[in-house]
Amino acid sequence: MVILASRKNKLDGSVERAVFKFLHKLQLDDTVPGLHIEPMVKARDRRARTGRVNDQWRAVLFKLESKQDSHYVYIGTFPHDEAIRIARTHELKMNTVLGVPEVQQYHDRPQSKNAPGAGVTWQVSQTSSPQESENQGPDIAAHSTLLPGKLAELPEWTNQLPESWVIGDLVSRAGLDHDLARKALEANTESELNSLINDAPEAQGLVLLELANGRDLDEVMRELGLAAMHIDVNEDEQLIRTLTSSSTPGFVFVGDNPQELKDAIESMNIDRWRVFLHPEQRTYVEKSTSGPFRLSGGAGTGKTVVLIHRARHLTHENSRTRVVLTTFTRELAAALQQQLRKLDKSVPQVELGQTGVSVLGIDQIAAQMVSDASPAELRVAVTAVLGAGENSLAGGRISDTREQFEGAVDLACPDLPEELLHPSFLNQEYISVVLANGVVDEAGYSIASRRGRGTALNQSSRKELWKVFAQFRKANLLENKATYPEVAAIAAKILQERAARGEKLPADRVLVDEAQDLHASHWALLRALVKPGTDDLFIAEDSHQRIYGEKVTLSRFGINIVGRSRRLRLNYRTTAENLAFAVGVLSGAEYDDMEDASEDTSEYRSVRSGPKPTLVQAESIADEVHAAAIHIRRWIDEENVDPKAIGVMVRSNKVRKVVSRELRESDVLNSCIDMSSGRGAIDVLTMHNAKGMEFERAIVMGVGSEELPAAWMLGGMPENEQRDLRLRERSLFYVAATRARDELVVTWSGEASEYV
Ligand SMILES: Nc1ncnc2c1ncn2[C@@H]1O[C@H](COP(=O)(O)OP(=O)(O)OP(=O)(O)O)[C@@H](O)[C@H]1O
Repeated sequence: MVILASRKNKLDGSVERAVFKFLHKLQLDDTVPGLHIEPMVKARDRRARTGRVNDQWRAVLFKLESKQDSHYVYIGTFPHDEAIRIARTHELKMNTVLGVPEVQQYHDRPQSKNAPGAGVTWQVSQTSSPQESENQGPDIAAHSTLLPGKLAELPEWTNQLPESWVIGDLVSRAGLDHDLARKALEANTESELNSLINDAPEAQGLVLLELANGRDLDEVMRELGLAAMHIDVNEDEQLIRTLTSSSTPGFVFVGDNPQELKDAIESMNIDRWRVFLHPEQRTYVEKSTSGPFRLSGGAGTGKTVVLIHRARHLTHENSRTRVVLTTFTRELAAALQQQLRKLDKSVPQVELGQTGVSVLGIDQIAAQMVSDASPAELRVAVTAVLGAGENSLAGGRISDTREQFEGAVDLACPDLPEELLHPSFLNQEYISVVLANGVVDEAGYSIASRRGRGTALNQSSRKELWKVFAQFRKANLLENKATYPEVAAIAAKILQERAARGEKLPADRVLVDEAQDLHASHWALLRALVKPGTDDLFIAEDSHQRIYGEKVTLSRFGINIVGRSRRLRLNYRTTAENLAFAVGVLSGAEYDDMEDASEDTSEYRSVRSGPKPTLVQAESIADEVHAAAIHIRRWIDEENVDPKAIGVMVRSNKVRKVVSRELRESDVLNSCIDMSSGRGAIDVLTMHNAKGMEFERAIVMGVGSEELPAAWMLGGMPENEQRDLRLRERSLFYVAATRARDELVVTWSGEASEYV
């Protein structure tokens, strides 16, 4: 039986393949002579072994014996001499304070280098970086006209350990090694601390991270599922028991299963999320809930990872379960399908209503319900939602309602101020009030709940507005067209009618990603998709990332969370420096979650460190593109970054086209990558389309005061709607800034956006 310990050193492909062959043979029979499982003389741990992977490489293992079997804990593969040294100097032991096994090293290690501290690098011109000026050739001098600007204020990190801890306590109560405890107390910057956490055994690192951020030890231990443990008479048996349970931080039990072994080896290098879940993530993967459950968490905290694992877990738990995994768009759904396949190819990905997991965009679900409905069902539902059953929906969907509402206003001639006739206001009112309340006539609209809508309306305004909505519906009926929210509301109605007749619903468990962006009709559909009860709805959301529509309150749709709501705080994507910047973008604004409680970011943290975000103030978009090109060139030439791992984000499609073209034509880039094809080798996309994605290096461009918030959208809107739009625009910048894994560059021309 084989157990793999988490390791960070990367091996090249051929060595990885040899490691797999070696460990697979070991899984089958540890007595095969070719394995050369050798005990160590003068080893710190009598159980240490090395094994022959090939001529140059040796695996380091610990052999644990139980009455029935031998177990091997594999800790890595190293060149021959280094492997011997590691095997002699390491020990596998139980950390009795935390109740987890650990691999410990017993000799002086070179201290890891600390990455730079949190903050922002202020770049006043491209020539300010010596690396850049050496590498860019003559073109740079012609563009050295960028202007200086203000430095963004970032929240200061303070190490909260020294306030309430001394070394002895950290060792005896928090389970830290003496040396780690000492260094942690001395850490002055977040990146110093992160570097210690990265080198520490997994559980110690997780505890240290929380304590240094001021959390309570008992609470942390509870959350991480850690508890003190006494050493049994037979320590090997005890280690085997713990290591073969699924949830030991830093270890993965692959037993004698070759596929699990292969997956685990692969995921050590990339996609560690496939095997190494944070204990809290694992809790939410496996947790059974008595009703709808809401998992919130900042960008990059692994909400999607939890959903993917949970989908698999639910099908393993009961192979006859019909799981629906859904999200805001079909593109995001396609990414979820891919991730689920990557996690486990054996999980059946199926059509809606079948046993297995159906991964679909929420509007795809709506479309399918409508197209599968009988003509009679459809007519009843259309009548209930639109007030008349004649609309066959065969004329297609209206994705942008702007023109339709403008046309309806022209024909209805309502006696209302301009701002109440703004297409965005009308669209939101139609979705959140008319459709959400099933309004089909003026009388219904006059008494419909407008809870959550900012702008107040008196009765006469409602009367006038209804004229517009009635005209809107009439015009759509002529063409047999419907909007996506209308179709979702119709789909919900079809399912509600089926449930009332006692018919089977298409799902047993529903998992929802990017839930903050769903609108009222989506929620009605989700509620109707599954019978209320155990594990019915599992909702992942981040209110700070709401970039579409209006905030909804779930209880309005019969989705009562009450006490079933938790938050992930540890960011796996973004470095501490980028996270500090992104969280700074949100500061000064108030956000509410889906239960109307206020959202905050104070507990978000990251264990990764990297360079400070670079802010570039330019004179024109051409200068911004030039600055971007210089960074891209440096990443590709000096840091070997794959162009596909670089993302450039802008606010509007218009600017996207300009930036794409200028990057394609950039002298700085043309000799280092092929920018000639299509949109070019570097992905340039709108901030909206960047949702759910991530890039090793990201450049957010055009963050000027006119672009964010988008001045062209604010004009003529009622004040309350403007407030909400500003919040969404801020969130949009937050979404864009949190796409960067390692390095973030932000550029603008003229005056910076207030969010910078
Ligand atoms: N336990 C883990 N170990 C290693 N990496 C992880 C873990 N959990 C998540 N990640 C990585 O962190 C990144 C963010 O994860 P994920 O997309 O699930 O976060 P999210 O909360 O859904 O983010 P967003 O809200 O921005 O969409 C991904 O690269 C993912 O692989």
